[in-house]
Amino acid sequence: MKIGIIGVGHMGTAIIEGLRVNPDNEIIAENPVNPRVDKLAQELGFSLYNDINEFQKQKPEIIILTTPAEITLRVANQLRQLDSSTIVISAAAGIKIAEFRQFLSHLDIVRIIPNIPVSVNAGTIGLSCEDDLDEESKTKVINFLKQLGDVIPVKENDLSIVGTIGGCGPAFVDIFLDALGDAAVLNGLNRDTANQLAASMVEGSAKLAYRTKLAPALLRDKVCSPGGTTIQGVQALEKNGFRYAIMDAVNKANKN
Ligand SMILES: NC(=O)C1=CN([C@@H]2O[C@H](COP(=O)(O)OP(=O)(O)OC[C@H]3O[C@@H](n4cnc5c(N)ncnc54)[C@H](OP(=O)(O)O)[C@@H]3O)[C@@H](O)[C@H]2O)C=CC1
Ligand SMILES: O=C(O)[C@@H]1CCC=N1
Repeated sequence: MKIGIIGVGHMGTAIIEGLRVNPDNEIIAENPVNPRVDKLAQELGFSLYNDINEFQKQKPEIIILTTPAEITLRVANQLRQLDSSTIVISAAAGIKIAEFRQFLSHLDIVRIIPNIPVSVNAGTIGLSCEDDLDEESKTKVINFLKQLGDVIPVKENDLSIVGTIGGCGPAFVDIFLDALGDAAVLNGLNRDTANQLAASMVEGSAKLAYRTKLAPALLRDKVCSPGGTTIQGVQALEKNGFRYAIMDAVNKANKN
């Protein structure tokens, strides 16, 4: 399938990295002239266009918009050459499907909020589409995106909070990983081992929660031996407002 990515920044690159492992994907991309992106095109093996009209002429089946949110409508307004065989997927946070409809009345439009782990095909992708999107297009988009990770369809009103947890969440987890690594180094471990240890532990804990669907509080109870060491650490987290800090971070990010 021919896939077009508009905007090869952090998210565009992560999506290309995730898609390139499937040889059936032919990836083309568009970005203003930028030596960083020229180099990426060489390294990752995608065709790069610096002109939106030349890009459109290639008729990708699916286009993903990963341009800065504030200019995404302006970019979408330039996609008038496309016919209805192209499905447009926008990853721009906060831009509603109705806003795209002003320019792109003839195309199927889907909104997603992906996250950076799509680069290793372990993404979390919140997805919304219009109620009248036909089942064939919806199935096509969902099956396509499943290459990149978990796809979670939600109503557009819920996409903001889904995107805050799924899309912003990796940054919060990265801060947790960094702090765990620092704590391990403080206790004498070398940095590489510390980072591997933290990532492995978080991956395993998440896998267990995901697979068993057990409430995190029940999983935590399995770790806290009576009178043991973990509950002492839990008490320190409570004293320092760990859970409040996380809920506050999500709320702050979700207000924007
Ligand atoms: N980063 C993330 O984790 C997530 C991001 N998103 C969404 O993805 C989008 C991009 O975010 P992010 O990747 O972080 O941002 P970046 O700034 O890293 O990437 C934006 C890219 O768009 C390019 N660009 C700028 N203007 C144009 C234009 N007119 N036409 C084509 N490309 C253009 C930039 O090029 P240049 O550098 O040459 O200026 C850059 O490569 C945003 O809408 C954001 O809401 C959604 C979920 C998660
Ligand atoms: O920080 C942002 O605005 C984007 C949206 C979700 C993750 N990154």
